[in-house]
Amino acid sequence: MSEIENGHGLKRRREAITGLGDALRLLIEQATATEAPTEELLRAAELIRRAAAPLGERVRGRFETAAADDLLGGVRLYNPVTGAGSAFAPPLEIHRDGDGAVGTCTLGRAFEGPPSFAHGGVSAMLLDQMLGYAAGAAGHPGMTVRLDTGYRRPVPLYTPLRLTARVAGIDGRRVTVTGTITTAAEPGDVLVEATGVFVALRAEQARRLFGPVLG
Ligand SMILES: CCCCC/C=C\C/C=C\C/C=C\C/C=C\CCCC(=O)SCCNC(=O)CCNC(=O)[C@H](O)C(C)(C)COP(=O)(O)OP(=O)(O)OC[C@H]1O[C@@H](n2cnc3c(N)ncnc32)[C@H](O)[C@@H]1OP(=O)(O)O
Repeated sequence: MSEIENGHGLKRRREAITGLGDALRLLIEQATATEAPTEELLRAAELIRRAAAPLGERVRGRFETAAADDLLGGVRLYNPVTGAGSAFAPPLEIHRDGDGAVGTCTLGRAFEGPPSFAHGGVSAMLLDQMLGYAAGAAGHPGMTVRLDTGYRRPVPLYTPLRLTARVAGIDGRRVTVTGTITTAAEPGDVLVEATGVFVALRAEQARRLFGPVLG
């Protein structure tokens, strides 16, 4: 895409993608929490359809990476967990922390399962991302082949959360990673814990699965 060939264009596009993501997340939060009059819902649906139309005029195919992404550099703006451009992502922010990783996010209404608490599948999604990141950061990137989650306490909405992950063991191509979700305010009180197994791909597997994307 010619408009982002120089570094300035790329920076501007990433900022624009983040701005659109922020707007979409606001929309999802308001649309999920709203008790506005029915007429307002009908009007909003029409407006949103109109806003979406020009975005659909130029789209990428299934095996095409977003122009603003850097797949091998780890920039995935539309990742459904961490992507600043994803309407669906909280987004979860992850950083390295010693030999592990720490993440932060706050979940809004759209992630509700039991009333006022997060859906269990959302907790598993956050932890999968955390554990996968920690495996990669430790130099052992792989795909999840197993994820066990233990739900000790419900995860509250609208509450800053703290997530952790750390490699627990390496056995050939298999890496075992453990992680937790707590609130930021009470990091000693584990709400959800997880153990995941990640498998490093053999070259032939990577080619088979990602060949069409990597070209
Ligand atoms: C360019 C992209 C490259 C992709 C690399 C990935 C990560 C990128 C790096 C950094 C990441 C940074 C952040 C990542 C954040 C989040 C990560 C989210 C990850 C996901 O969200 S990813 C989606 C869900 N994930 C899948 O979609 C996997 C589906 N799966 C398969 O595609 C196959 O499963 C495959 C090809 C993985 C393995 O192929 P296969 O199954 O034929 O296994 P294979 O023969 O290769 O053996 C391997 C050894 O793993 C053992 N093993 C197998 N299954 C097991 C299980 N369930 N439990 C315990 N051990 C198991 C075997 O027993 C054997 O162990 P052993 O060698 O000791 O016998």
